[in-house]
Order: sequence, then C-alpha cells, then structure tokens
Amino acid sequence: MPMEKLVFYGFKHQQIPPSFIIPPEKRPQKLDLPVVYHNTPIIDLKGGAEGALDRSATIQQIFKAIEEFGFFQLVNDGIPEELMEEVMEVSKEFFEMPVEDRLSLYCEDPMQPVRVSSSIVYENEEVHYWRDKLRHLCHPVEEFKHLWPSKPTKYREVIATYSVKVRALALKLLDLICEGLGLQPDYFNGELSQMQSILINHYPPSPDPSLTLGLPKHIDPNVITILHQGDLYGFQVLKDGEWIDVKPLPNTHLVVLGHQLQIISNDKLKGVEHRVVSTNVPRTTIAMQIHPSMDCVVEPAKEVTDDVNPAKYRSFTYQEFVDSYLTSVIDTQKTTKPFKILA
Ligand SMILES: O=C(O)CCC(=O)C(=O)O
Ligand SMILES: [Fe+2]
Repeated sequence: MPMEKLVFYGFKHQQIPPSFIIPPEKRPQKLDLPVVYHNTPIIDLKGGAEGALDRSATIQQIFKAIEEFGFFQLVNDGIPEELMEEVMEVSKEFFEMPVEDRLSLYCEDPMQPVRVSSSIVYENEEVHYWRDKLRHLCHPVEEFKHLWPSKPTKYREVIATYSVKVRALALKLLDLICEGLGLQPDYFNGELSQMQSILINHYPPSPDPSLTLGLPKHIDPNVITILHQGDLYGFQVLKDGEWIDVKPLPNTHLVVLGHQLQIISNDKLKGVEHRVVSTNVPRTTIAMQIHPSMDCVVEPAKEVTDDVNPAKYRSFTYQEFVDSYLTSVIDTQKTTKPFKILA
C-alpha cells in the first residue's frame, strides 16, 4: 500500500516505525536549541536576472563562498517576495490536503515526470528518511504543467510563474560561474541545463527528532540547486568535518552546487555535503534543480584541464550518473567513483 510508505501515515500513529530509526552512528549529534548560526556567505544580486551587477566582484564573492562554505544565500535576487509567499502557500497546502488527494500521484519510478513519494529510494534503502516529496519537471512549462497537481487550485499558475523566474536566476548564476571558470560564454546553455525540476520537500514533525533524519548527508546530483527554505531551520552543511546550521533568512534563496558542476569544473568548484535534521514542527521547502538532459554527455570542460591539470573524470551521460546516484546516494564517494579517472 503506497499510503503506508508516506511518512505522513507513520506520523499519524505518533510513533516512529522502526524502519525510520537512524542507526546510532548516523544520528544528528547536536540537537541543542537555540540553534547557533555561523556567519555564512550572503551575496547581493542587485535585482537578479535583469539587475545591473558588478560582474567580476560578484564572481569573486561566489567563488570565495563556494571555496569556504560550499554554498551561499542570495538577497535581491529578483524573485518577488509576494511570489515566494504564494509558492510556499501552495506547497504547504499540497501537503495539508487529505493524504488520499496525494495518492493518485504516488509513484516509485524516479523517471516519472511528476510524482509523490517518500524518503529517497524507498524500495532500495535500509533506513527511510522522514520526508515526503512532490517532484516534477517544469521546463518547458507548457510541456509539463497539465501533469502537475490540480489541487490546490492555484498550484499550476503559481508554480509556472516561479519556474520561469527561478530558471532565469539559475541561468544568470551559471553565466557568472561560467565566466569565473573561464569557459566559453554559452557553456551551460543548451543540453547541460535542459532539464529543470521542482522538488517540494515536506518534513512532518518527528515524534523524536534525535532518532530520525529528514535527509541524510548528500550532494545534489544535478548542476545547481536553488532552495527556498522558508523560515524554519533544519538545513545543515558539513564544514571542516562539522555540521553547521544554516540560518533561514527571510526573502532569500540558498544556492548549492551539484555533482555535475563539480565534475565540469574538474573539482575547482565543489558540491557541498548537506543534510536535513528532523524537528518537531512541520517544515516545507522548495528546491529548484537544473539538470543536464538525460542523454547529455558531461565531462570536465576543456578550458579547465591541461597537461598539468588533467581531467579527473571521464565522459559519461547524465543517465549513467543518475542510475549510479540512485543506488549510492548516501555515499558521496561511491557516487562519483565510477566516473573518476584514477591518477
Ligand atoms: O529541504 C531542505 O532544506 C534541503 C533539501 C535538499 O537538500 C534536497 O532536496 O536535495
Ligand atoms: Fe540536497
């Protein structure tokens, strides 16, 4: 029964089903409240996709943030605050509907363009994570919109508007990163950014946040992710061997680089390991992910490799990478191993 696989169902029983209990060595160690936040990087985009930026200063800030923390938060990114509020509202509403209303979209096949599911790869994992999700493709919007949830009634309209704006923002960031890496100006346009997904994560309150995890340590598989985490904490990044909490700043987006950008940059830029801790309140986040098309060939860019810095990865199709990722998502070393060229 799919319903039993939704965390939502387990929660109704007010106790943690044994298959969701994280082994002791992987449980979050620090659960002290109030949370202590580090001074993490914030980048002002001065209006976002259409804004007038000091490009070289912004590129420097991005590279420094990635080098030191592996992520950054954006302010003035051009996505209107009212739109973000609506996006959060329809996302929360989707998970507040009776569970039966979500079940028609339940599907365990990761290749389906629109689906509701739980945890990561429910069928293949030893332990499950305290997260339900709605994930769907969204570029081009017209191709997928009619497949998205029809309830809440404003869902399609709000998410369509958001998908277009957040895509423009991501392409702007890729453009800056491209310039910073010294790649040809249109490097990321086309197949490398062809696929776009919206992922709405819903973390129900955990009966005991010290025993569950919303998401385990991972690096996103795609090129770049733009996350809206609302105003609740839960997102952590691994910095110098320690998990640090990232402050959910109002009206910001958080940016993490995925495996593909790390590979294309030949490890000049790193994807950051992050996870989500459980809390005792419901938390909903919206992640927008830019991926290559499934048959796109990915490899370290010629511009960043030479005799002194030879390619550290072989060429592969994104499909190959995704297949490997789905079997090894919680082991970031194992994920990239089949694609590494050993020195
Ligand atoms: O929900 C969050 O805070 C992070 C989600 C995430 O890491 C992901 O969807 O890959
Ligand atoms: Fe992630």
